[in-house]
Amino acid sequence: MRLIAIGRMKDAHERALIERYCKRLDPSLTITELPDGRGAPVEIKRREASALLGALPDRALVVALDLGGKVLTSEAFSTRLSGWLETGRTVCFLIGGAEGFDASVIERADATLSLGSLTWPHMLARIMLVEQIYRARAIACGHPYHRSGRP
Ligand SMILES: C[S@@+](CC[C@H](N)C(=O)[O-])C[C@H]1O[C@@H](n2cnc3c(N)ncnc32)[C@H](O)[C@@H]1O
Repeated sequence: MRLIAIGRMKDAHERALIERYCKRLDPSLTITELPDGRGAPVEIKRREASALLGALPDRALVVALDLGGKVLTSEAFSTRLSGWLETGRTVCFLIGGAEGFDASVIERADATLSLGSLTWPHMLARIMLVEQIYRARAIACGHPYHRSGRP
């Protein structure tokens, strides 16, 4: 799996959180960071889209993290992720920059995913996505990390 994201995660505490989940993930997750685009908002989105789409490997199965994306429960996300992995294509999660995605990214995406209707800073969205990928794999493996019971 790959996570391709705009922006460099400089904060050591944020990086430690990502590492906490990544080191236990199977299959592994490779993170690629791309520079923030420059210029007016439209130009930033266009440049970032070009970099994001240009970083995709052949036959990538693209999942774009977007506010307008699909809202799933962790269990449903786990089922989806298992299905995506079974295709044999490289599952690539994309996270945008401060301006969000150019429409071309959403058009290329095989799926979109929302972390809810609140807007999160892209570094927090990255941490939450990695935790949800870890949780999804724990659910798929029957690992007790995820407790499905609700009060
Ligand atoms: C600060 S947000 C961009 C906000 C931008 N105004 C927009 O409407 O997309 C930066 C990135 O974090 C991710 N993100 C932030 N909140 C999200 C959410 N609730 N669901 C999914 N992705 C989110 C998206 O990839 C987004 O492109």
